[in-house]
Amino acid sequence: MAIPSMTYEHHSPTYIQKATIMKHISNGLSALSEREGAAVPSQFIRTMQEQATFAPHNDFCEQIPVIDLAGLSDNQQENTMASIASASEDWGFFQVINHGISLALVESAQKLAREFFNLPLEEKQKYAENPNDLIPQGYGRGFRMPESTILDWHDIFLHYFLPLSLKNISTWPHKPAAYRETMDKYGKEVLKFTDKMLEIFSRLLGLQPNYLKEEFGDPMLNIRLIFYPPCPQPKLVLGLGAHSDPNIMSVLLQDEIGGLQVKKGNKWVGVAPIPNALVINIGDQLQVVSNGRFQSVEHRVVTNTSAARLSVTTFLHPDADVMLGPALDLVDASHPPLYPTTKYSDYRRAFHRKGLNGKVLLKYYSKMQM
Ligand SMILES: O=C(O)CCC(=O)C(=O)O
Ligand SMILES: [Fe+2]
Repeated sequence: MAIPSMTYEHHSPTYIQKATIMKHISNGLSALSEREGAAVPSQFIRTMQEQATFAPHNDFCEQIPVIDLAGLSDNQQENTMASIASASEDWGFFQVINHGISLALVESAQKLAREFFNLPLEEKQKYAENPNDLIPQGYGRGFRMPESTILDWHDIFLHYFLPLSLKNISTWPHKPAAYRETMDKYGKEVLKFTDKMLEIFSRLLGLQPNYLKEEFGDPMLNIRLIFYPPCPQPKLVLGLGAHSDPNIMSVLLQDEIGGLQVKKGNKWVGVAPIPNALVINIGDQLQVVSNGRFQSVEHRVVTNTSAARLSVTTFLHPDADVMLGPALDLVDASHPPLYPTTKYSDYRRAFHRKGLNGKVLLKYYSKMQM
């Protein structure tokens, strides 16, 4: 497959032209990654400053908590709750095992997602996203980025489970054949799981068990499959730029390759792959409602030369119209509100306008008047 020439660099592409260029590049990624010694197009190359922070994809940090949720239903309940609290406060990222979602279902969701990306390009393009959408659905680059953004080394498929008005199964892959039914089932199981987690988070914050679920309103739930082809120059490129997730919480499946890294203090540390574990990521809205007690942390993905990586992430968002701020019970004279009350759709729009560019939350709120 031909890689498009890079002469457009000297023009100033509009959003739409840029999106088209990005798509061309994206389409060529796999071919490019297979060419021995191929150079990465300049649009993907990170600053030297950022490159200096890169760590290999298979360097993992053993301290990132792994929590056995079986403890919630036996005599380990108190310890398990305490582990979830400290993981959410100190890390914002943790893995859970014995999470209650059938391992066969978790495995088939990942297998079918991978099979989709292995289809011929012509097949995948039947689902091409509309690059003019702020949050494009379907196959493509997944984010509409500001013009100056350095490109990420990935392909994306995004679709919605909830609200039902956004769930359009006819736009989901119909190949592989079991994709729609299996993913639908998986989405429903993740929703049950996040309900359980919201109750746990409410209790840990000393709130009524149903507080967070009610506060966040009717859930919006979507899924993003990200395929990272091997990259000829992993020391120059990121698979996914650093960001924190704008939503309530994300539930991530990663394969055995490695590459997901989390910022802990000033260091980037790798999340070790554990087969069929769920990686839980606290989003910005849990940080806001918990008035800063739970942390939404920056994360990114590094690439490697030899193996394609796949992640399947389900995002639990609040109702778009809901107004969110620190829970009143968590605010007093010695704990003033750290964030103003904001409509979720406004916040999410700001996130997508900004692109994957560090921790939007702090930058966004620091510009607002309390
Ligand atoms: O691919 C990964 O492991 C990370 C995905 C992620 O952070 C996201 O989709 O927001
Ligand atoms: Fe993320």
